Amino acid sequence: MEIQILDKTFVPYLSALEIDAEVQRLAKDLLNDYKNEVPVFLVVLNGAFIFAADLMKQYTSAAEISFIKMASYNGTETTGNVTELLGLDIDLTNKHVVIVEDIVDTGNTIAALYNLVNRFKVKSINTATLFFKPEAYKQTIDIKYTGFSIENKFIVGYGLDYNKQGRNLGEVYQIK
Ligand SMILES: O=P(O)(O)OC[C@H]1O[C@H](OP(=O)(O)OP(=O)(O)O)[C@H](O)[C@@H]1O
Ligand code: HPA
Repeated sequence: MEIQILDKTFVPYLSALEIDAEVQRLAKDLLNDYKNEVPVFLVVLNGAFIFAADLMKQYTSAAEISFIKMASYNGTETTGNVTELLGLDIDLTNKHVVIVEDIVDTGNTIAALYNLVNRFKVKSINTATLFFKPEAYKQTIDIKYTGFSIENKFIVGYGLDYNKQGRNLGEVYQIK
């Protein structure tokens, strides 16, 4: 069923079951790749909060979890200007870092995050994102753990917002 958020209409895109299956797959890949390490999962607020919670519950091995808050979107448009609203509170030196994002779109946010993380001498840095928009992506950074590669249309739900609303939807909707 279509839903209305503020001035926009959205149509159902991915069910809670489809999302859950993809989160499970990502958790398995991460568990396999980091089995001999204690990675730091750096969760990018706000959008990644639901994905990160579900992913971390299924990452059943030793890990550190920290949060950072970045923002660049106004409505459905990127401002191109990524700002750090809540800074890093841990030392990442010698750590294996996994950035946890809800979506990689233009890649502006992920590029800013790599600059920030690379201020430390980290052992490795990778990204786990639930959604990736290949047609919108403008960076060269490899996104190793990608859930759904999706078309270049705005989505909401499961943490993702339209003008601050819609984050609490359990399914994902696409703009009509
Ligand atoms: O690849 P990009 O074009 O940079 O877009 C991706 C970023 O945009 C969203 O964050 P937003 O700035 O909307 O903040 P929010 O997470 O608080 O919603 C999303 O959570 C990503 O962090
Ligand atoms: O499609 C999107 N939806 C919500 N937030 C976003 N931030 C980047 N792309 C998106």
